Amino acid sequence: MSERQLWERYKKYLCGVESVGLTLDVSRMNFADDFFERMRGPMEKAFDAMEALEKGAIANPDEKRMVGHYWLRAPERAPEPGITKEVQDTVAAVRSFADDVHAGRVKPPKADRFTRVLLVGIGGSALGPQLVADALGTAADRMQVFFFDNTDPDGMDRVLAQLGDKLAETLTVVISKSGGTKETRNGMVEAERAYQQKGLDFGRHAVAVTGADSELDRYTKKGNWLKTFPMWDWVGGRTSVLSAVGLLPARLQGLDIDGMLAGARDMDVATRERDALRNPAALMALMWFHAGNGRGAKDMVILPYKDRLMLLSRYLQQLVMESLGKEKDLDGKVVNQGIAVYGNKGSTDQHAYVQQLREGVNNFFATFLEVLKDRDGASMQVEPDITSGDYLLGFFLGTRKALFEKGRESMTLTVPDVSARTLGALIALYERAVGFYATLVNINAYHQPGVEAGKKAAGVVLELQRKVLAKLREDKAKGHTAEEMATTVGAPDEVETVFKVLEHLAANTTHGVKREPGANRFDTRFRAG
Ligand SMILES: O=P(O)(O)OC[C@H]1O[C@](O)(CO)[C@@H](O)[C@@H]1O
Repeated sequence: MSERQLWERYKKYLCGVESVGLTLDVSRMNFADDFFERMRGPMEKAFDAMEALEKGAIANPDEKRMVGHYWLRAPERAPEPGITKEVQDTVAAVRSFADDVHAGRVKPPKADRFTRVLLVGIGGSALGPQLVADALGTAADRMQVFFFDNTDPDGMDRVLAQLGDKLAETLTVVISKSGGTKETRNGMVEAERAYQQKGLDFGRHAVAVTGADSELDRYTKKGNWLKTFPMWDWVGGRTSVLSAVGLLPARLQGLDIDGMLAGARDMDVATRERDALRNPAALMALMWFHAGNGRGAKDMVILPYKDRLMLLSRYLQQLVMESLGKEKDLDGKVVNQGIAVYGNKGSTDQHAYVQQLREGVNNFFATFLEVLKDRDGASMQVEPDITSGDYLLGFFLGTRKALFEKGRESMTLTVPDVSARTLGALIALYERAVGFYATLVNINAYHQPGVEAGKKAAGVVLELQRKVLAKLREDKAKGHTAEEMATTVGAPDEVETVFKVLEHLAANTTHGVKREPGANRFDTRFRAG
């Protein structure tokens, strides 16, 4: 296709949302001329399903739940007045709590003000807040935000070291919809101990966002925490960033949550349009379908040409992969659906994996994210008549062209800037595209049965560790090899797990387990010291 033909295709298919200044260009996707006609029926079904979802249908049949993230930015559209009120009350509570914190009306016992936020959460209870904090944060933020988003002890130590003496001015926000996620529980317990070690009362420094009467909710009551904000079963973790999960940390940081909500609301209005060519979420879902043949055959590479959007691919990884990566379809047929998502930021990626994108295996489609505004204010010229931002544009257009020349497909999303409004709009755009795509491939986008298997298996490992430790203590004088130990604790087939547990125990001082090298690695004897 010549550049001229591409230009004509660009003009023909460009889809824009005036209210947020966003455009989606699909001209470099090689769909056939009759593609949209062929997809008209399936897309009608997707629009119907979305309409029913927004009206409160049980759109998550396996968990028998409504799916209501769209009501978070348009509470008046919720199917029950009680939900409308809860959403409105929660946004008001977030605002007034953050205002109280900023004004020092809610203050730490041993300092004048809270100046830091430590957010403890994982998955949807961290990824959205991390994206928002990084995309919109500035040196002028009201509070600085830190994260515990894993059960990695060293990761937590590193954050605590950064906080240092400022822990006395730190408000910890524990976020867990279920209130029972172990990584988050561990982060909370570790944070609590860090406060205690500094003679600080954790409850006076802590708030939670969680479901009513969850394990976490009960813990907050026992510990007399400052406040608890609600999470509802009709909001999924990966679509919760515009609930208290994302709004509370954002408002504490001093960010424009009204702008985020308004951007999402505007995008929702635009993506209710039933003409797929004028609806960027429908168009995007159709492009995903086209690229991967409705089977996820191609990976989604997210290439934002803006440092502030670097975490977008991590955020989308959960939104897309946890939603679409499903073994069975809605009829119970094994389909193994999904779309793999990865990416970092342009033009940095040019110096990392773009080599493979252009010349290696053609198993992806790219989504370029172009941001028109370079920075606040004018730029210096790094060469006559050329700025750093001009280079960024040059590299984006150059890479896109180079990929196209080699038959690599791409879409381009263009936004005027990285602001609360555009970020809210981008989030809403992808949420709805995921919903549409799920109907196109007939799967439930709103559950995550696959995650449970790993959680259960981890529980079995920890149970085994308890037995191993008990046995080591009982047989203090006598060391055990992994083989002996596995048999002794009645799990001979789990010998590899036992071996890994013993190696880990001996590598750390906590449990006092020592290793005595044998003739080879597997003859190593482990003993309680
Ligand atoms: O908010 P919670 O309940 O702690 O869950 C955290 C994350 O864990 C998951 O359930 C997956 O295990 C995600 O869907 C969710 O975002």
